[in-house]
Amino acid sequence: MSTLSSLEEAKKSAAYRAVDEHFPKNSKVVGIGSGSTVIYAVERIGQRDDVKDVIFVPTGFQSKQLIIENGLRLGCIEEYGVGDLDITFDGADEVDPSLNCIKGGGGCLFQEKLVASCAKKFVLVADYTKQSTALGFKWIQGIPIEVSPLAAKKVESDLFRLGAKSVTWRSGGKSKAGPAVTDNGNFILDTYFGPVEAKDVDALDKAIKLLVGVIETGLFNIADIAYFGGSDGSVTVWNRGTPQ
Ligand SMILES: O=C(CO)[C@H](O)[C@H](O)COP(=O)(O)O
Repeated sequence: MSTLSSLEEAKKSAAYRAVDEHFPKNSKVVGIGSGSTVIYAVERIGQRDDVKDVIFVPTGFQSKQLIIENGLRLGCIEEYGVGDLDITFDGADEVDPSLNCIKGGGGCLFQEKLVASCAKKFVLVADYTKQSTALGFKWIQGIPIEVSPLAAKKVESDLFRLGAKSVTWRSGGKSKAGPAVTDNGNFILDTYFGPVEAKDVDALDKAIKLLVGVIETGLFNIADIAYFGGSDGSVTVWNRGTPQ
């Protein structure tokens, strides 16, 4: 009998199915995202017999460890440009029916967007709690925005001017006094604008990116397909361009 909770089973079924349906034959370079759902994607990839020569590019410390622990070949994003990765698998914090999503709950948004941007295909894996009608409807802790520590105060005031309802400096929690520090040495401002309609996601992303001091936002509109595991073991698939 499985000892996984129904939420973990949901993550696992989504990740396994996404890998089974999309891991490219004869792939050379594959991007690996971050978070708890991607763990199952890497587990499934590690079970394949055609990955010995494939290079896996991580999106931060956690995914680097995942790649190594699963006996896969580790690469680095510095070697690759747009279109050089065959595919990237990654998780998401909230996904709307147009396949816009919020990422960065685990603080890896910059490298996640970088690696996804270099891939020919970007596949999301998530549990059913991430399916949403509009970004910010369920993920109310705010869009993660990675900022240079030097500019955090300045960007915070910019974000309020852009219409943010709240800006929270992500904390290091009990294990680190002061702000959380990303794998790139930056801070994260979790910024809540209220629900964002799909048609407004791009404009908001661009407006935030223009602020001096912003490294990257957790708004992504580059996914090709999303797999959501259900609590009953079912998997729902959302495709780009197909009404959900
Ligand atoms: O963006 C991320 C990390 O920066 C993760 O992919 C996102 O938070 C989803 O994580 P999980 O699979 O644990 O729900």
